[in-house]
Amino acid sequence: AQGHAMPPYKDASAPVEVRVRDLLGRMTLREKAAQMAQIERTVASARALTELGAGSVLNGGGSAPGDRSPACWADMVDGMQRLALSSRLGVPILYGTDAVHGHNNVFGATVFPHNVGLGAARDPELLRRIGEATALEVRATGIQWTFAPCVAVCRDPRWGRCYESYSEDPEMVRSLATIVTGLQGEPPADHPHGYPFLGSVREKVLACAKHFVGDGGTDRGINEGNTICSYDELEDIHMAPYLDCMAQGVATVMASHSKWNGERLHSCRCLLTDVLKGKLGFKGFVISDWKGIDKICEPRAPQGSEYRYCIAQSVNAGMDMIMIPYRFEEFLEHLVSLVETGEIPLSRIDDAVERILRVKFISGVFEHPFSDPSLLDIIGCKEHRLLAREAVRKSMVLLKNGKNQKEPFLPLAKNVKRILVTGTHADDIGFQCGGWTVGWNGNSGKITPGTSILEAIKESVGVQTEVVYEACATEATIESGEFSYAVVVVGEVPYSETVGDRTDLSIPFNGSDLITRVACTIPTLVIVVSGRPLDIETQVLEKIDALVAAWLPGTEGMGIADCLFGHQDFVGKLPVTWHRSVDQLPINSGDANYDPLFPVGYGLNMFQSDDN
Ligand SMILES: O=[N+]([O-])c1ccc(O[C@@H]2O[C@@H](CO)[C@H](O)[C@H](S[C@@H]3O[C@H](CO)[C@@H](O)[C@H](O)[C@H]3O)[C@@H]2O)cc1
Repeated sequence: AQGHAMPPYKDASAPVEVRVRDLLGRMTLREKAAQMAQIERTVASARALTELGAGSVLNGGGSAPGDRSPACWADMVDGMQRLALSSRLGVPILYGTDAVHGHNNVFGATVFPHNVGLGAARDPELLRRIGEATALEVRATGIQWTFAPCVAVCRDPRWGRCYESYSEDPEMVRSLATIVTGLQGEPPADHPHGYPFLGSVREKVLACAKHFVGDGGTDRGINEGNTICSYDELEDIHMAPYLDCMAQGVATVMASHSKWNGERLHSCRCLLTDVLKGKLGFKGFVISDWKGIDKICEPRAPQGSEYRYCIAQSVNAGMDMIMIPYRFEEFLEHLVSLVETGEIPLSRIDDAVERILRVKFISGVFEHPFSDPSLLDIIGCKEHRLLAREAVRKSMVLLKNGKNQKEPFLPLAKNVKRILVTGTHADDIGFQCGGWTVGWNGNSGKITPGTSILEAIKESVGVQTEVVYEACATEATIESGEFSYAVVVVGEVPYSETVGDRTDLSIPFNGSDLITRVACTIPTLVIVVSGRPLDIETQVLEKIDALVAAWLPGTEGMGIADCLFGHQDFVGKLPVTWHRSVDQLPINSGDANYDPLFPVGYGLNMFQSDDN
């Protein structure tokens, strides 16, 4: 009987650290090195998962199986897990995905407002509930891990990832780290600081605080650029939110592509090891960003060259898992060789694999490696859509309400004869979801089930009210008269990352011209759908009757109508400075001579026409 005793690492009743040490002791160097590899789903083969034992699989933004249905996702992840469990030691994979505003890669999932809108809502409890709902929808597809929350503190709206940041104010970002508890569950009061936590293998997922550190502070907002500041500024502005994520037991941290005073985070031993693991005491694991180590040799050598050097620099700096995602076997050969030659100490490999195994054991994936089909119906369910609608409503910021103090323009009248709705963003689910939705860069049109702003307005007005809609109102329509008011919905087309870096923040598609043409004739509310503040010229602001910042609200457009028609009041406040001109950028609250169009914290309610 002794000969068949269960090995401690397979004994769910054994302490996690006992299971970690036992399994680590059984692994070959090659198996250890493979555990440190995360590969993209399109190359997750039997050879990679069973023969070589890659530790993790991800889908890049927009990379999806079959018809992107929930069942298709669950089948894919379960299939990969079966391959991993057939490896020599049967170590299950962790599958990671960017569920950054709901399970946004999955068709039919609830798509919540992007982080900038949640920053406007300023509601930590709401964030926790969004985390809970997101965790359930991610789990329903068999996935155990999301690369969220992004806790970037965006200091310049020219950054293409501005909308992934809750706020320019680190204290606001810190307060919204409660999403970690929603995603992972609430750790007990005596949970050891810095140690990873997962509350329920059925309903919770591992979180990933990203991108460590200073991703939102780069010079001129250039994505993956250089954050130039003192260590104290780095700590006070950009590192602070990681303390709150760690206090909630965040299981993983993703390194930033960016540099700090010229040093790449992906090979910065000081910040990855001495600070994050040493001073802050992080006990989960650090994962690189996508091909992040391939950039370590730049600008001296082209991205992707000197791969062996890049691996050595990053792993020795403290990187535990590498989001490769395609060069797995090359990575494996180099890493094994680097240890055999002593360029990477075996102790560093053991530390990385110990951290990875620790997260796997606390995640419950050894005991529950497969999806739970009973959860599938929870994806896009009514309860989650109502939660998203609440989030949309709370994220709306009312910036102008009436041309004078005595006559608020909102709430809009419901039972009027005729209204005009126009603008590129009035009837486009894809536009209102923004980037990281179905596609990596997002798309336009009916990309997933949801309610457009136009549909929400039609749903809200009286049956007698005629709603005239034109994406770009013609002069003939505008002059046709008898409109009680117009709603002009303009904004940005979806984008992500560097694709979204802009130095020109004017309203696209000549949005200002459309606004002016309509507002000259008809009392006009303007709604801006964007990932960041856009230029609102003084003469345009003077011409219009009301202005609402809707950010990137996601699928539940009814949340906007809830405010417009007075069902609930506006509560949103600006999480980022609304500049007068791009010439002012960067401009942040606390700057000397701070003179924005609207300051951080600005936001009217329905019964105010000025913020005094
Ligand atoms: O065609 N091009 O020019 C192009 C350029 C860059 C690309 O780069 C890649 O595109 C995306 C889609 O494949 C990938 O998801 C990542 S994004 C990255 O990776 C993580 C996992 O998704 C996220 O959690 C991080 O937050 C994020 O920074 C990468 O940037 C792809 C294509």
